[in-house]
Amino acid sequence: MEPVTYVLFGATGDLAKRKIYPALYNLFVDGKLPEAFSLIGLGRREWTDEFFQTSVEQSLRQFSRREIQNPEQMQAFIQKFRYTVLDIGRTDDYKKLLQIIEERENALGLPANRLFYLSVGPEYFTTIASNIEESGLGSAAGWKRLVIEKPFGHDLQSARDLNEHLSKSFTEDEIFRIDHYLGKPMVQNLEVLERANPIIQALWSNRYIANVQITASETVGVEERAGYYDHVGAVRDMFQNHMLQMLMMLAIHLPHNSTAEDVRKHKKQVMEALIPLSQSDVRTNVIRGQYASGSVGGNPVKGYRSEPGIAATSMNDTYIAAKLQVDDYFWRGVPFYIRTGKRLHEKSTRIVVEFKEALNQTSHIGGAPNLLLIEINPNEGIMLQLNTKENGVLKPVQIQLHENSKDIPEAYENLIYDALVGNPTFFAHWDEVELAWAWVQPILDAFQENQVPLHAYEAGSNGPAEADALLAADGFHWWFDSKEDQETKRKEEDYAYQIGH
Ligand SMILES: NC(=O)C1=CN([C@@H]2O[C@H](COP(=O)(O)OP(=O)(O)OC[C@H]3O[C@@H](n4cnc5c(N)ncnc54)[C@H](OP(=O)(O)O)[C@@H]3O)[C@@H](O)[C@H]2O)C=CC1
Ligand SMILES: O=C1O[C@H](COP(=O)(O)O)[C@@H](O)[C@H](O)[C@H]1O
Repeated sequence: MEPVTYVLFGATGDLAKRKIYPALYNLFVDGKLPEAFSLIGLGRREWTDEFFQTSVEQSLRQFSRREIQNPEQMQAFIQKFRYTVLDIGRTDDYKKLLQIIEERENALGLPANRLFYLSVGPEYFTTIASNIEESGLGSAAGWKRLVIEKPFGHDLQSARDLNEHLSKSFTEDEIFRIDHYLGKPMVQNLEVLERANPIIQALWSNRYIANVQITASETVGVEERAGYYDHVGAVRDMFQNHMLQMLMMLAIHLPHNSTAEDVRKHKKQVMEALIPLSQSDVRTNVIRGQYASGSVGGNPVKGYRSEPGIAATSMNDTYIAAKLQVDDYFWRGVPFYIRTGKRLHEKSTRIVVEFKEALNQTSHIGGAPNLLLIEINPNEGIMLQLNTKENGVLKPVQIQLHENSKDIPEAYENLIYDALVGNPTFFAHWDEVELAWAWVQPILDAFQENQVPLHAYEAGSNGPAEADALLAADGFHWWFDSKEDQETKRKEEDYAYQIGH
């Protein structure tokens, strides 16, 4: 791997501490950092190198998936870290930074390969990019890359403006837009699942699939992020990016030996095939919710409007469910139901593919539908539901096909590694981001104009009942809403589907 200087804006912040340092440490332990590696941390706080290194060490002890057992290894790692004060708006600070980077590059014999990682609020993205360009930080003999955190814009227009601005300093090939769901191993597995398994490949179309359900439910509420979350809601925080990325990853059909280019091209095609929603479609196909008080994991919790920093009149969405249609050769007529929300019954990110009943049946044989369940987070696994016969009765059995071990790289490890080696496959290309904003824009407008009812749902529930009605209108229901439901469903199916019934 090529030597690199990792220039981290926001080195004193929460994301750096919880995700970036642990990811870098695990890459180091796994031998996946370049031998010649230097990190320059930036922030306004007046920290010394030693204080910075100690704070990095503390964050590893608190957040690394691996226990820190080898003090020498830890020392070797944090010796690569340096800190310098930089105020994002002060151009002089970038000149000072350039000098520090060049000194480090010379001292370590590093070529001028620089990765600029923006772990700061989105309001700073354009200023940083321009200052990198103007200070000469980006015009070195080596390569430069810009890794940028979400959110990428607030709506279609602001995302376009942001992209246009960034494009003045970085080419598309140099911009790595992080969507951490694309770093999750099971999301990375989605296209392989179809491409590497002829059985699934043969069934992966509207001929055999009745519907697809994508869920990302969370038990946490707004936490300490009122200032951010109350302006974005579930639609911008999760739906426009993570949920649509999972849809793309599931729906792409890739050629053999596909490249990063192919993945992005085919994801873009999925987005282009998404049927746009008119304002009246939004009213019928989108459910907006906000959590009321309730209980999560046996503990009473406040409603959203009583959370610190949230106005008692807030109309912000903490839940969204939608029905989408991909109008292409493979998926025409297959509804995709997508939902995400906070303060729900359980933490679970999963995809359920529900298969149709056998074709050419003259009579209904019964049995539960075949299901493929892909669990993404926090459990990782693949399960197939089939029917078998027990005592003359059809009974659904659930076969666990795959369960990942717990010692797997986290999303940020995968993504940071890919950024270091320059592999863009699991980063969001501008075309996808723009198409995703374009698709959600009518929803943003309808929410803004209050054209869609805001349904209160009890904290700890599965969301508003109207989201169940969205599927019921098509003759479906959400699968695996809770362990109890799953058990109940199984029992009901045992009784209901007698052979010849
Ligand atoms: N935290 C998380 O779990 C996640 C965060 N993100 C995104 O990552 C980014 C960072 O989030 P997070 O770490 O939580 O934010 P924090 O508020 O914890 O940290 C912000 C960082 O920005 C620096 N900063 C702020 N203003 C300036 C300035 N004028 N000049 C120089 N540095 C400045 C701060 O340094 P100092 O105070 O020293 O000036 C600090 O290091 C955001 O875009 C967020 O949306 C995305 C996914 C998850
Ligand atoms: O990006 C975000 O993701 C988290 C959920 O991520 P996960 O990996 O725990 O599923 C969400 O809580 C947060 O609001 C959002 O900004």
